Amino acid sequence: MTISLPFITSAPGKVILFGEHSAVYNKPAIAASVSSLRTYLLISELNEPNTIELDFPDIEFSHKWNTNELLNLKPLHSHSNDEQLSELQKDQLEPFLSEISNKLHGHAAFCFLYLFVNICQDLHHTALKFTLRSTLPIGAGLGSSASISVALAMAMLELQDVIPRDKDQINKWSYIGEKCIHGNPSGIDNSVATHGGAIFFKKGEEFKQLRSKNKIDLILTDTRIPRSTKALVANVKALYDKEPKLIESILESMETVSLRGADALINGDNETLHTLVRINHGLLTSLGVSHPGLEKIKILSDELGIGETKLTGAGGGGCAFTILKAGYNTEQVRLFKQTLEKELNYKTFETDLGGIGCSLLKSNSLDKGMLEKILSVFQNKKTTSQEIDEILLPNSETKLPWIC
Ligand SMILES: Nc1ncnc2c1ncn2[C@@H]1O[C@H](COP(=O)(O)OP(=O)(O)OP(=O)(O)O)[C@@H](O)[C@H]1O
Ligand SMILES: C[C@@](O)(CCO)CC(=O)[O-]
Ligand SMILES: [Mg+2]
Repeated sequence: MTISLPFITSAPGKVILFGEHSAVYNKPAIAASVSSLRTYLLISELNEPNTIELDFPDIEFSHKWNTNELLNLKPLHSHSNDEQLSELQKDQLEPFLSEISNKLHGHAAFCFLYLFVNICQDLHHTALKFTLRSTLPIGAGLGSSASISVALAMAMLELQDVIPRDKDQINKWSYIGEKCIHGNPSGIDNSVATHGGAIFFKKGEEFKQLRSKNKIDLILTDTRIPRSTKALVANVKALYDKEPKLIESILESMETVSLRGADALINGDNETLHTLVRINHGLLTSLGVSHPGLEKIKILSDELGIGETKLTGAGGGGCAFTILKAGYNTEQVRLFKQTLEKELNYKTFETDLGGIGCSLLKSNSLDKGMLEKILSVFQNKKTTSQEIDEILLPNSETKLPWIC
């Protein structure tokens, strides 16, 4: 039975604990979802026949396409060749993207169109609006691209009546969406955004869920320095091509870090965890993916002696996390956050790791008043992250019936 409109999908961001960049080279890596920072996607009926509208206010982007023109395109993506996007498909989509000159907009629209043309071939609704709001910082290393890919893939599979709901399918398609945004992703971000929890990931293999013995106390800091994952991944590739032997040995060290990291998490070996965070950051710095703005966080945490800091995600700006050592001094931690926020204009987050992955909210499971409240979150472009959280965050007081 076709899902009734409107409905909402959601997917979390993530923190990579160990192994960003090396993950692209088939080395193992560890990531955990940050389920309190999420993307929410509303799919609603549009009052304009034969039109598909994208409304992405977080990046100030909206666009409309003619549904028939899109549905007339052939789905050309072949999963048997899933290492590559289809060049023919890209060519077909080119005219639909030609008016969009902003890169941020272009990547998001390409991801949307590529998934739409390949997933939504038998649409019951031909006038649809996709409104997206995220509480994640965009392009900051916390997997904003993967969370939008997962939310889009989940929504499109619902529109197609793919029953039973299958997370592996969502993951597979969101990986394609990530390729549209990143160029050459490992697949770690979409896997953890789809499945949630913490995962031990190796490209080309089944990932494993990982259970940490202890709760990890960490502070996430966003430098607000913009960067693009696609560009950073390409820089590392250029370095690899220039110095393959040297870079391979760094990647092998990163492999050892991730393997030791998995053991340390499972066994609750905090001391080793701290050492590995320091080593992994140093290795990433040697690949050229740190930034003076990230080093400032590391220097401050070292000076205050509160724990170890490592960039997370693609680096080059964006976020770092600091894992706090046992018995840390709360006054020093307060000073750490205050200095970062007041003197450097960074944003700090205290967040739990793990928690649910992608999820679905059906309108027929909501009363009228609640549905109206939710719709107003999407309609009002000025809604703050806090207001979004108050209503939509799974486990918030509204206790919405999210289906995982
Ligand atoms: N809320 C959003 N609305 C629209 N597009 C978004 C949103 N969040 C992310 N995007 C898309 O994802 C791109 C950013 O992805 P990118 O991979 O560079 O950063 P990230 O995923 O946040 O970090 P990392 O990949 O290191 O975890 C943006 O250029 C935009 O196209
Ligand atoms: C830099 C990278 O390793 C992590 C980005 O979050 C890229 C990827 O694995 O897709
Ligand atoms: Mg990304």
